[in-house]
Amino acid sequence: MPSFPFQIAARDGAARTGTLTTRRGDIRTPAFMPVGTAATVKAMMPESVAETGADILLGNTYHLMLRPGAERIDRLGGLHRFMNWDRPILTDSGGFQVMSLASLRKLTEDGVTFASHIDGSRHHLTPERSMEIQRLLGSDIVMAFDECPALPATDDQVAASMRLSMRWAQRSRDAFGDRSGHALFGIMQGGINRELREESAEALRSIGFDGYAIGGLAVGEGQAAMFDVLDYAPGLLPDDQPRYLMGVGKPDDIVGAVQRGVDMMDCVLPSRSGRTGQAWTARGQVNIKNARHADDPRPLDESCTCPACSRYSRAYLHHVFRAGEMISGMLLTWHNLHYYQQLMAGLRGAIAGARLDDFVAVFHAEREKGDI
Ligand SMILES: Nc1cc(CSc2ncc[nH]2)c2nc(N)[nH]c(=O)c2c1
Ligand SMILES: [Zn+2]
Repeated sequence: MPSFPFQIAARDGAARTGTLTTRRGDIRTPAFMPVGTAATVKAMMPESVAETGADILLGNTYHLMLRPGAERIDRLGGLHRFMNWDRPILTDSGGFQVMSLASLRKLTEDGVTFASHIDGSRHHLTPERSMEIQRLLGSDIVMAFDECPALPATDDQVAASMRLSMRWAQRSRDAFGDRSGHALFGIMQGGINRELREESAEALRSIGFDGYAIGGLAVGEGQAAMFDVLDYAPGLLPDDQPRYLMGVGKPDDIVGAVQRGVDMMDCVLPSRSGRTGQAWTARGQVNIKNARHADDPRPLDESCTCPACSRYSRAYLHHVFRAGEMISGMLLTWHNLHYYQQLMAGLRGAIAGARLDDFVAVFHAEREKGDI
């Protein structure tokens, strides 16, 4: 019995819809996972995140090991109690954030040493330490410790990096042990090289995981190159287990990834862009700070039922952003996360109803209408 039963209820082409059952609740797939980097989805109360329809959120090994510390969170009862979120949490394994945030980094076969971006303190992260930190946090879905090569990279560099990640995947599996009720996901690497992606998928399958992530994408390759990889990469992974595409993405990235067989995604975009005044709607993006909204009494999105759209005008949202009021980021983050979850619910329903192609056609047509 897998530690996390994944039941696929319906398929439409390569797309699937189903349920990933965890001891802290069910995850409806395809799923979008909001990012709660430092034990909070920024500008949101956890109850509000749940109200948007999120079944699971993400935490970050890198940030939490630096502040407040994994042992401290463990002493305080674990990450769920600490941040008042009792549904599933997936934590990233830390290597990706080290390479993108830390300084004075040194990468060896054993792991990575780095200086904290917060206070410059020195740290050493290995597959074994990453598994221990994610255990201390109480994460429901643990990510293997991997290395995501920065672009541009030659095929040789991508191959060497992927093979290191596969050795780290084995060490992650060995260190994770057999923790029932908790899942360990492997992470496929290999850049945009099909042979390397096939080698990585084969290595992960032979180690054996509870789910499989597609890493090494959404790192600047562009949507066309990402979709070219997604045209074959999900199919290299076990058909009956969850597929998680890391760090994706804009609404049209998500739709294209779901069409190609991805079950889970995460991205800081809806929350981060919400704090800067960027609203995502069915008609496309609205920058609420634009002067044209100053006297507009209409809601941001007439069809949206979120608090920002049902209780406030564009003029108000424009004002509080221009005035730098805290409520501005709260309202637009809430709207964006609500919109993302509505999109996921629409995709799940369309797949269940064997009408995904129609859903996607309407999705793109709406964005062409403009005048938002
Ligand atoms: N694009 C991208 C994004 C992330 C961060 S996903 C995330 N962590 C915390 C929030 N969200 C990745 N993480 C890992 N471990 N490996 C990757 O290849 C990778 C690629
Ligand atoms: Zn709204």
